[in-house]
Formats: sequence, structure tokens, C-alpha cells
Amino acid sequence: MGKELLKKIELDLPDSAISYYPFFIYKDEATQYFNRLRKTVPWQQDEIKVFGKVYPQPRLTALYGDSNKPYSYSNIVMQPHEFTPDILKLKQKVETICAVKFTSCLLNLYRNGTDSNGWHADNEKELGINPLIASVTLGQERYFHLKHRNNKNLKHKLLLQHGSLLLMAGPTQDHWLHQVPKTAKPVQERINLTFRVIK
Ligand SMILES: O=C(O)CCC(=O)C(=O)O
Ligand SMILES: [Fe+2]
Repeated sequence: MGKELLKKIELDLPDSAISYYPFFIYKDEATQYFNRLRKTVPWQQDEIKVFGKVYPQPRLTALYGDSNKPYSYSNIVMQPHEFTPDILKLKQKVETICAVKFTSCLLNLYRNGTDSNGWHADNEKELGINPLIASVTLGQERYFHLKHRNNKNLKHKLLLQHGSLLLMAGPTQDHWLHQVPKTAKPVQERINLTFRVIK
């Protein structure tokens, strides 16, 4: 990999270990991944329960994995599809940077500015302690917000650009929440892949 491709920005936020690789995948290659995944992934829209009311999730998702272990969050239980060559290639590329073998990948498709991902932490039991979450962005860049759970003054936002990689590690999920907010700007579609280790 070239020097630019490995450019790494470490966020200077307490109680966290977050790094951002803006040029992880060449733009042209990232566009090819976007186009193929957009077409071939069996995108689904699940319903989520918030305070007892049921809503369609404001984005489409799909779960891939190398085991048959289901993954549950927000009252949704997802069954994994088998890894495809594209998702495996991306997984291996991420694994050149992280010393971890990922077992699953949750994909999100944000169709427009009203699609979003509300405040949460990726702290499900099956992810274990101090999980490493590796998040690849393809397509439209969108803001990613972080806020500390206990200190209202601690927050941060960054634009996740086409072909970038964001790593969240260590105690991040214990102390911080993250979201991808809606935007009023007219925006194109974005695909996000989050690689995880499900125990
Ligand atoms: O779309 C993103 O960048 C974040 C996705 C996310 O936080 C998740 O799937 O848990
Ligand atoms: Fe998340």
C-alpha cells in the first residue's frame, strides 16, 4: 500500500481508541465495490421496537458471517448470509491493518438523507469486552457523531469519506455513543460495512 493509503488519524478523545484511515481504498476500487454490493446484497428492512412502539428501521441492512451464529441488537435477531468474494476481500484488507480475524460483517445502506442510525454503542454481549469494530464507507460521505456517555461536553464529529476506514477499539463502546444523523442536504446512497468478532 502507498503512503497516502495508510494515512492514519488518531482521534484524541478520552476513554477511547478511535482511528480513521481516510484513503483506505482507492476511489475507483471503492466505487466498484459500492456498485456490486448495492446490486447483489439482499438488503432487508427490519422493524425495531423503541419504547414499545414498532418502526421500520431507517436504513436497509444485511448480515454476513462465517458461522451460523445469529446476531441480535435492538430486539432484532439477524441470521448471517455466507461471505461473498467481495466482502471476504474487504475483510482481508481490513485484517492487514487490524491483528484480528473478523467473523461477521453487518452492512448498512443509507438510501438518502432521511436514512440514519440513531445513538447507540456496539456493546452487545456476543461482541465480548473491548470489541474492535472496523467500519468501511462506500459512496456518499456522511457525518459520524460521537458523544461521551457521562460528560456532555465531550463530543466529536467527522465526515466518513468514500473508501475510508474507521476503527473503534479498546474502551470506546463502554464510554461513547455514536450515530449517523439524518441530513437535510440532498445526498446519494452510502454503504457501510462494519466488521465484528462474534464470540
Ligand atoms: O454507518 C456507519 O458509519 C455506522 C454504522 C454503525 O454504527 C453500526 O452498524 O453499528
Ligand atoms: Fe455502531
